[in-house]
Amino acid sequence: MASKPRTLYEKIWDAHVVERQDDGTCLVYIDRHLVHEVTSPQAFEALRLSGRKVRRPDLTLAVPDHNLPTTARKAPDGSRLPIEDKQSAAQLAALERNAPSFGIDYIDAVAPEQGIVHVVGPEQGFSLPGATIVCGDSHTAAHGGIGALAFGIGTSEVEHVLATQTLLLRPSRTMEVRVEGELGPGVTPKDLILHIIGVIGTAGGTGHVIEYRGKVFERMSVEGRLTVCNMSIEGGARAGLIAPDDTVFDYLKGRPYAPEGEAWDKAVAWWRSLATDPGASFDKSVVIDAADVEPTVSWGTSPEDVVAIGGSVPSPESFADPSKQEAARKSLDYMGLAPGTPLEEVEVENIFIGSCTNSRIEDLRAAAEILKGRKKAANVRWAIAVPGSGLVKLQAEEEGLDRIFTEAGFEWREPGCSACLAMNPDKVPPGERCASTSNRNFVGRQGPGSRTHLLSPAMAAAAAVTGRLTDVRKLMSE
Ligand SMILES: CC(C)[C@H](C(=O)O)[C@@H](O)C(=O)O
Ligand code: SF4
Repeated sequence: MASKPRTLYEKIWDAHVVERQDDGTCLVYIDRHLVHEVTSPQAFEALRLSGRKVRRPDLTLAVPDHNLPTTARKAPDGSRLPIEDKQSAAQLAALERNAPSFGIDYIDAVAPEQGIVHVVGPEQGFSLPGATIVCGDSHTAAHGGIGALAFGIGTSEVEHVLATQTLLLRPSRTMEVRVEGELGPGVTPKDLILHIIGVIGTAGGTGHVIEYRGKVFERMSVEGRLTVCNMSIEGGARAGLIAPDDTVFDYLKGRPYAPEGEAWDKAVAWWRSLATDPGASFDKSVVIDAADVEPTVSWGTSPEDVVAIGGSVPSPESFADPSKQEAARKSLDYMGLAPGTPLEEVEVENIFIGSCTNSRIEDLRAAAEILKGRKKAANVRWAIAVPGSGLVKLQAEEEGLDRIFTEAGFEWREPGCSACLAMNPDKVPPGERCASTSNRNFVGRQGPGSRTHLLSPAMAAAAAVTGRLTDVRKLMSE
């Protein structure tokens, strides 16, 4: 008898259920566990107190990212520079101590492989298609870009995974976001995911795992897929994923943690079988026309507050829902924006190109393409480019991108979360705006009183050049 057609998510889920309980809760096997300094100290401490070991240190990888300053980490004599913030220093020291004492691979703050955990996982071939991947971090969804079921967990779950390599979970509902047609010139994966969140809202994916489907994703690079899946959490979803294909296999082959030889061939055969079966059904389906997607920017304090760059700041009254009207009023007040202002008239003083959403080599290339031979505008006070990992940084330097950034007036930094969130010295001052390639525009996200406009790397570069939010297509060469 033919088995019931299943979705990509259902196939990965079924392959990892160890035990199903009567109430529907499942004990699920976890293939890969990424660990960073912010959400792991208490988990390791709890293991220590209960005298437990890490069940599978070989499936666990630790890397510092959130609290590290992105300025030089070594003095000219080669010695390590101290971390000034006490709490950051304590968390970083704890990870540096915990990883080796529990037998876990640790990428040191000054290693060339160091970077943002969600950039490092795929780059090292640690994150694999068809795998269940967790990290004490909400943007773990990013790894769905290579066809993994990846999601963020809390610190008590980090402890549970460290101790048992499993998690107790309830299955999610399935949601398809199907994009039809092709993206226009100057329209990037970041614009697409901002547009999608604008359509579905920040609660649109609640309780669901999203599968992104359509030719646009089949043609998209791994970097672009990671960007899209990264922001699934901002659409409320538990995770987001894209069927793994040759683009992904070519990207992963030969990476340090990827399987080799026969194990690789076996893995690829299984990965190929994971694509959603014809006739499989989703609990929810959203169809997007790629032709409707323009370079997109956020105007408010929620990732669903987005508009095409040619548009204007909306008026609160334009929303049907009274609670949304109230939220928009508060957002506009915080953002210092008046309804009806064309987005292209909004001046920005800060530019941040980085974060786990947009700090990979393609992102830096896209920004450099616009910056080449140009300089940042006089009103742009601070512009930083922060590669997602040391390897991305090296690659960019080999391509001469660092020079393009610095000649345009950008600072070229060491890898880390940086100005994505105010947990390290990179902060946007109160009342100032930042054109930012990160994923969250929450109140105070980039520093107390900071005002964030989310956009793509090319759009951030365009804003740097003109000093205001700008349609990048006006700066693109033929
Ligand atoms: C610090 C960490 C727990 C947090 C997250 O869970 O996502 C951070 O990475 C973020 O982006 O807000
Ligand atoms: S870059 Fe930003 S979103 Fe990504 S893990 Fe770091 S703080 Fe979170």
